[in-house]
Amino acid sequence: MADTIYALSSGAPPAGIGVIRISGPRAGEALSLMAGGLPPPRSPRLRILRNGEGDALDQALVMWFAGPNTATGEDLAEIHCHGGRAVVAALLAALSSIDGLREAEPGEFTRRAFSNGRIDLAEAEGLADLLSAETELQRRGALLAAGGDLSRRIEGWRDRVLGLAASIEAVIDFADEDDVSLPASFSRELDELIGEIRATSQRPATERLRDGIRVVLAGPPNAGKSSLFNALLSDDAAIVTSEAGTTRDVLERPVSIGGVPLVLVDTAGMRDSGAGAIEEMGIERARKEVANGHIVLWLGAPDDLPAGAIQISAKSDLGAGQSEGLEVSAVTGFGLSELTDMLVEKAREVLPPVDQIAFNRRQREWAQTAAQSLEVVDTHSDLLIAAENLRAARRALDRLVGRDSTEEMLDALFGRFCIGK
Ligand SMILES: Nc1nc2c(ncn2[C@@H]2O[C@H](COP(=O)(O)OP(=O)(O)OP(=O)(O)O)[C@@H](O)[C@H]2O)c(=O)[nH]1
Ligand SMILES: [K+]
Ligand SMILES: [Mg+2]
Repeated sequence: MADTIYALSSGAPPAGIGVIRISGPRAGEALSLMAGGLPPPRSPRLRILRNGEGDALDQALVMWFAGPNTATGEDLAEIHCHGGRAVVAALLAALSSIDGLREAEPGEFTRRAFSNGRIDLAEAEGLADLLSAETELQRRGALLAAGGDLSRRIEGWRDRVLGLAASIEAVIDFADEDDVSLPASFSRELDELIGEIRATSQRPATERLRDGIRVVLAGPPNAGKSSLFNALLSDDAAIVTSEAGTTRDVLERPVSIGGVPLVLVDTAGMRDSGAGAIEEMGIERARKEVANGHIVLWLGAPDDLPAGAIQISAKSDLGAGQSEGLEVSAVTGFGLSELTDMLVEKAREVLPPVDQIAFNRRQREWAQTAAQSLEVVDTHSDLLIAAENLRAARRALDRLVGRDSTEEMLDALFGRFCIGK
């Protein structure tokens, strides 16, 4: 018999209310012990909750859901209590003293939902992204996966693969009867399916949305990189001085601009000579960031503009900047709104679209494997081989939504969740 688990599923107390969830075979018994009986299924009831000694702990809304049609697929109880620290602590202590109950591990409720087939892996991954979403775009992108849109699309592809496989198998099974042949639409349907899978795989991976677009500020010493970094963040995160070589390390800060998740990256000023050993190491790191940045803002001379970087003419208030590039001043704020508009526009170009489904890297690999198997389906040669390739495509799509996922993979995914989720 599975353990019965419980945890505070709402945020850290003190809070207005606290939500405690209990899932597993003894959930009903536990709620009944504390509330003096079970409420009718799926109907909230106000009850006095007591511990084993009969002390009243809180008056709370309690709910009871009998498995398997519940969020976790198991018997599930919820207590909506007052969110004070002592209230929550007393209720959790009372639960811990009930036989067969233990505190849930991070993500364990969701993991049970997955094991019991209530959600698939793509939905669980979407849920992890949704819980960590800090910006509007992240929320919208994650919701498509968490809400099952992605899974339904994969399920649709899988059905189409099965349909194609059935056509081939019919021809194989009735090989001696002349009039059985593949439907005329077979290759068109196959091509359409490959086209859809390829098109979705070509969209940027959802990790980009989750991790943010890296915007690297680079240029020679004293160009005003750290000042611009601070101005974009509206925070004095980086040290600014008039001394060349102030910034040595890479400094990064996430920021949401226009709902778009960006990671601003300040770097050491690049110069060819005169830098000490520490600054040299900083310059080396700066070069790496320039190479890896999704967007690079170059505050140096146009002649040195790194490939793909955007020319910025900093310190525009001094009037001495180069004439080329977007003029900005960290001191007066001139040009900053143009700069942020441009960053949002460029970032959206390299982010996955949030109104269409997109894959994370793991999902994309399986989708590409499926597409590759479909691309070698050749109905003009051995049909047994064609059938095997369709089976391989179906298996890859199964992997994509987490049929036969490994324990390590599940540990890694559900470890991203917090306790109570
Ligand atoms: N007038 C004016 N001064 C600025 C502006 N931005 C930066 N400065 C000044 O320029 C000097 C260097 O600024 P930083 O932001 O430290 O430049 P940096 O590129 O980060 O320098 P390093 O980290 O040493 O490479 C400081 O004295 C700043 O106050 C600006 O927009 N206008
Ligand atoms: K400086
Ligand atoms: Mg600096």
